[in-house]
Amino acid sequence: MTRVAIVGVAGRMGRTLVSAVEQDTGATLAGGIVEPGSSLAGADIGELAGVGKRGVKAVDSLSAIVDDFDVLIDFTAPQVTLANLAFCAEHGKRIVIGTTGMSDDELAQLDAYRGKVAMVFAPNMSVGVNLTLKLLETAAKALGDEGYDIEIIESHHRHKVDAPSGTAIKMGEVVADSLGRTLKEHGVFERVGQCGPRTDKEIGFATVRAGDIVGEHTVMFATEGERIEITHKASSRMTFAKGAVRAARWVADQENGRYDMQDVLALNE
Ligand SMILES: NC(=O)C1=CN([C@@H]2O[C@H](COP(=O)(O)OP(=O)(O)OC[C@H]3O[C@@H](n4cnc5c(N)ncnc54)[C@H](OP(=O)(O)O)[C@@H]3O)[C@@H](O)[C@H]2O)C=CC1
Ligand SMILES: O=C(O)C1=N[C@H](C(=O)O)C[C@H](O)C1
Repeated sequence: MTRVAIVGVAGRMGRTLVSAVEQDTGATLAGGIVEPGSSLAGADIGELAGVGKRGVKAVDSLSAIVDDFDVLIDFTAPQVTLANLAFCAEHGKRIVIGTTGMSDDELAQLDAYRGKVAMVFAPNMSVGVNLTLKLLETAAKALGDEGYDIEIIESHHRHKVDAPSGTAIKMGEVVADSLGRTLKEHGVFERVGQCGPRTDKEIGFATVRAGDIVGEHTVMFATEGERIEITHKASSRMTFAKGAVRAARWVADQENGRYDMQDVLALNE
């Protein structure tokens, strides 16, 4: 049985993760962490999640539950995640990271831990999105050099703080890699005013933020006379949470290293 602790347990994903861990027969709820000094410290995490008392109290520091868990699941914010990663490396814990919006520098800091801790890091934990990444590789190889323009459109709820979404960036990277391009050179993240016509090889990104949209991503391959759109729509955060719990069970048995959901789902084999 994998003992799982959840950081950001009062957040949108944190609350969903409480239910997902409970529903998984191979994982058990070992702790929940809220922000230091939060008035929610001491609250029952089942009650925070809206599923009723579970007898596990939220704490506001990882040290308070260091002996209670095997794997930490972290869906918070870049700087918080990096601090938790350091804690896990120091204390021999595994970690599943869903946090998005890291800068290049923060990504480099995260990557430096690949030899010191077993981590799964993925911008999207749903099975559907990870299969979609495979479809995109195939589509890009077949179409990208045949005069098809590639555009990525993502939509999320009004509370999301980073853009484009981590998933959209990952989709762009998969398409770019398949075509020998890079997002540094070919990604176009803003078009405004007299920006001129698009160039052949650019990969464009567009962002929508509205209401309670859980997460939608479309990659468009468009040419004269036709277009193909590959779309994934999440209608519940449970799809990400279930993936994260699956990753927690998987990473519990892994050597130190940086893994992603393609590894967890064996989509690379
Ligand atoms: N990989 C994936 O599949 C998915 C990734 N995400 C990503 O997960 C992240 C979180 O998303 P979401 O749940 O919607 O965001 P929320 O803002 O709802 O949740 C984040 C939580 O982290 C808490 N937090 C902040 N600092 C700390 C700290 N030092 N210690 C403990 N908890 C802390 C916040 O508390 P407070 O509110 O008090 O600040 C908040 O409750 C985002 O980066 C998002 O993009 C989201 C869905 C799926
Ligand atoms: O913030 C969210 O909600 C989500 N974030 C992830 C991302 O940035 O890709 C994944 C999912 O789409 C929901």
